[in-house]
Amino acid sequence: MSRFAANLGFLYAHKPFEARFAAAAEDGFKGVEYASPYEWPAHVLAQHLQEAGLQQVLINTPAGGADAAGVRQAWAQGLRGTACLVGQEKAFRYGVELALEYAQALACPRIHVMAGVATAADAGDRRTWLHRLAWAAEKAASNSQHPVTLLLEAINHVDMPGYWLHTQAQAFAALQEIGHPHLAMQMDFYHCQMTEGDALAQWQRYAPSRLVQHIQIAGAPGRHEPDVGQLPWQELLVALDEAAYPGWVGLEYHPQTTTTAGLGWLKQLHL
Ligand SMILES: O=C(O)[C@@H](O)C(=O)CO
Ligand SMILES: [Mg+2]
Repeated sequence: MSRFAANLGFLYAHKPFEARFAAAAEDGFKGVEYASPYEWPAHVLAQHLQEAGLQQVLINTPAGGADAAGVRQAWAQGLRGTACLVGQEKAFRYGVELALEYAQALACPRIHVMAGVATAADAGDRRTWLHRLAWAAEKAASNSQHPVTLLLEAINHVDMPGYWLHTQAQAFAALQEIGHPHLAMQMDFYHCQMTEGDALAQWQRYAPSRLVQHIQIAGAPGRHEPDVGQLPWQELLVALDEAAYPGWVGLEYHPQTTTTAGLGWLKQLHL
């Protein structure tokens, strides 16, 4: 299980959040990820990690909000990040600084910087997005205690209509243009399969760049276990080995029954 991380926002969803750490450890996971740590004080989460013997491998920037109350309400208000939204400068900077504080407290080396959903009032702007990512990468670079890499994830428009960043090509072009060592790509094979239709080909296209520094997986369509649906999950895992991918694979799916019962696809790998 050494390369697989349990996404505690998706897995063990029938348990209270605090109980999901121990549940993941019992199933053999060594790493966990979840998008939003901001509902809990960082030291409480650090304690859960330590007690369960787990590493935090990924968090997201807040969905929005320019203060603590705004951050807590943002997801329910339909916000999905601020990086490309011209009118959200203050929220973007607040969110990056807050995420970096949490990353330090949780010794978490990766932060997914959410781009945002275009609206009639704020359609999003590429130059703004690139400029802000460069600013955030400099902030991450100056955070010296635990090095942090900021990640760009393309998200499909069936699950998140209007999401600014929805193709691997968009993410890759931005990374090449900015060219900052603290910026990299998060490839979610589920979104990739839904948008581009061939996650394996996309992986093979971008793997040589070594810019893919986090992966997530779910079956497509449906977003259940990887072995439910058309995702070529076995070929993908072999391809990760062939490319000597050194990072984590986050299990970001809705189990069909219980999380533990749905881990058969992973157990059959003898990991
Ligand atoms: O794929 C997803 O939905 C997540 O990885 C995410 O960060 C946005 O919620
Ligand atoms: Mg994802």
